[in-house]
Amino acid sequence: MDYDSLEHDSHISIDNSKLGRFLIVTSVAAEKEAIMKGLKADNRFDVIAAGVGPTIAAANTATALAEKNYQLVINSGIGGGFVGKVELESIVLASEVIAADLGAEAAEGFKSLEELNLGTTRIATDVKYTELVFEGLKARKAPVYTGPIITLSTVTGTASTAATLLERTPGVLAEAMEGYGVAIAAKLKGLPVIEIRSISNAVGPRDRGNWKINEALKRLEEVGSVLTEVL
Ligand SMILES: O=C(O)c1cccc(C(=O)CC[C@H]2O[C@@H](n3cnc4c(=O)[nH]cnc43)[C@H](O)[C@@H]2O)c1
Repeated sequence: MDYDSLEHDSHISIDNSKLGRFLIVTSVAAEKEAIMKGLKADNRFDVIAAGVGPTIAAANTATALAEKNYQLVINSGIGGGFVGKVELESIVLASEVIAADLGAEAAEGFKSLEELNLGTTRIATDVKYTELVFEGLKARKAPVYTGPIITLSTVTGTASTAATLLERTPGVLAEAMEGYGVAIAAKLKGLPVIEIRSISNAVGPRDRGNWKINEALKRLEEVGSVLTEVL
């Protein structure tokens, strides 16, 4: 794998001709349906439910990218928000996608792939597309933030893991389970990528009963509407 090529942001310019195709990758059917509702049958978009976790997300994104030509890959779904950084039912756009658990444990602490000289855990998202979506959501008065989103294979379930992740990835706003996998597939194809998360729960002690899933899915519908407007 050419790790160096993953470290650079895309130089592909935005085509506003409305002729391009867009691939939206969610993890589960409920997320896919919410976004499709907002897209209102705009046939420039393909939406897939690629499964939960970075591996299946990467594999299914790569398969979809091999079948058709796309100008942008969008990873979207619900996600956890870091307490004090973003609120439930807000939307977080990734400035950067970070595989926060990809590395090695050592006596002195976690070592990322970069520290091990084995590759990169960080993929820059496309700045222009992220700004377009940010402005579209702002115009609708939706609560929206831009900052790093981490990808994990395990949903955080304790305050101490949340604190560790905040220390490991300063500035992180949200966590989810697919962003890095989707971004790897996009970058290997030379395509720009963005990640959009609707915050359903706080990162920390597991409290599934208080997840705002329906509300976050409603926000995803709004994301779909904005995507069809701004792209
Ligand atoms: O139970 C339901 O009705 C339901 C509806 C829609 C989605 C779900 C999920 O459980 C989606 C799993 C998906 O969510 C992301 N996620 C959400 N919160 C977190 C989190 O705190 N940490 C990491 N990931 C989170 C994740 O990307 C999963 O793929 C259920």
